[in-house]
Amino acid sequence: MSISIPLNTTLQYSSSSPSFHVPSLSLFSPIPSTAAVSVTGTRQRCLRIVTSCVSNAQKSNQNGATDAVSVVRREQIRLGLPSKGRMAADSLDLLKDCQLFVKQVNPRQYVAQIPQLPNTEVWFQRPKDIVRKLLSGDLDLGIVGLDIVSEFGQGNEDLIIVHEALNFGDCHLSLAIPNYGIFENIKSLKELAQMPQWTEERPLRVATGFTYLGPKFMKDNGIKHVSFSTADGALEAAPAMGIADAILDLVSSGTTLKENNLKEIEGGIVLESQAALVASRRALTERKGALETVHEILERLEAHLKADGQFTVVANMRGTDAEEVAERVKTQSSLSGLQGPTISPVYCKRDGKISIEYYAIVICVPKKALYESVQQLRAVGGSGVLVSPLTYIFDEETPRWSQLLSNLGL
Ligand SMILES: Nc1ncnc2c1ncn2[C@@H]1O[C@H](COP(=O)(O)OP(=O)(O)OP(=O)(O)O)[C@@H](O)[C@H]1O
Ligand SMILES: O=P(O)(O)OC[C@H]1O[C@H](OP(=O)(O)OP(=O)(O)O)[C@H](O)[C@@H]1O
Ligand SMILES: [Mg+2]
Repeated sequence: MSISIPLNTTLQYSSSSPSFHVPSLSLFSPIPSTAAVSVTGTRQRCLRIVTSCVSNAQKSNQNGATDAVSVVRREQIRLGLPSKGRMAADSLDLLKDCQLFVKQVNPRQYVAQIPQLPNTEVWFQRPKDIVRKLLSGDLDLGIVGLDIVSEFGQGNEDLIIVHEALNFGDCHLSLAIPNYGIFENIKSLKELAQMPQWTEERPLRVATGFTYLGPKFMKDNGIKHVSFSTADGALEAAPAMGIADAILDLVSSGTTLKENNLKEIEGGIVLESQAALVASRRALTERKGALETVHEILERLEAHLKADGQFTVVANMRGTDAEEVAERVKTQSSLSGLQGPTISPVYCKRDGKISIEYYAIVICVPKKALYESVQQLRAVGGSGVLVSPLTYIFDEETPRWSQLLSNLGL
């Protein structure tokens, strides 16, 4: 690895912990170096530091990910966010909805801060590089699609899915074949596998960008005579170009398949994907502050995502007492709320005296069930129904937090 830093920069090198520190430059601080470090001299206005960054302890795997053995010492927790593409804006929007505001000075600057999390810095990276850097220890947390975690994480146990459903980037990885010619009547993976055409000399040719998951899926499904080719994009063209018989690619709306006369088949889905919060197990167990940070991010995410699908509904109901109103409300299946309805007296002033004739009922209802709930409220005498969006639901305990702790053996 080679980096350039301004002259007169104070460097601290710790030989006990394999790290270089540039205190004045948070951008480069610290520089991971697990092997030899040499300062090769001055050139123009820069010092050039060369480190051979892959030591024996860090072996590259096929995808360039490295298996680091210990965490590099640094002060900040690092969160990787997609630098561009489909997931970039949605990741920032989600954090914003959780009151975590990423301050990026300009879109070409790849480091940013979140004032609400002062011990955390954001690094913008391509999704596949986020996974690679989680594995190499250069990032601690990241937001990426589950497809990328599976493809580039390759089942590495250091990767932990902290939240598997961030509610954006939905798609699935699927095998697709032409809907014409010899494939016209093929509807399932089983039928495809049983076609007499595929032999050792003439295997089923699959074009895919998923060079780890593709072969694994075929092997797991016992499909023997298969070969793979890869391309960076527009894979749907491969069958019509005569390059492949099938493709294995991401599908969301299905439009690209349809427009290229391709179809999905039963049993052909490799995985379902959406954006996820991913962490390095090593970072969570060994890096000071990482667990606390992930707890706070998780709490905010869960509170927001849980509330996102719900409305608060308030209505007035005539009744003799709160229990009687509760009995009536409980007869309706959509009106139970989170724990049960909150019912409180409405104090009216009548002829100079305070009286209670109405009770206010407050419930949370799933957005999908709103109209049904309003109808049920009316059926039991509800009136003046007010509906407002819910922003956060903080539970007593974040369910995924206890899962994470047990996953970490804590
Ligand atoms: N229709 C879709 N096609 C592809 N990816 C999708 C789709 N819908 C959601 N996604 C998600 O978005 C991610 C792709 O994002 P992006 O567009 O930035 O990647 P890319 O441009 O293919 O990446 P790169 O250029 O680094 O190869 C996928 O990994 C997946 O998780
Ligand atoms: O089901 P759909 O909504 O049509 O989306 C699926 C398509 O989108 C992605 O391609 P992308 O737009 O990233 O272009 P690329 O293949 O050239 O990278 C993916 O590789 C599919 O081709
Ligand atoms: Mg495509």
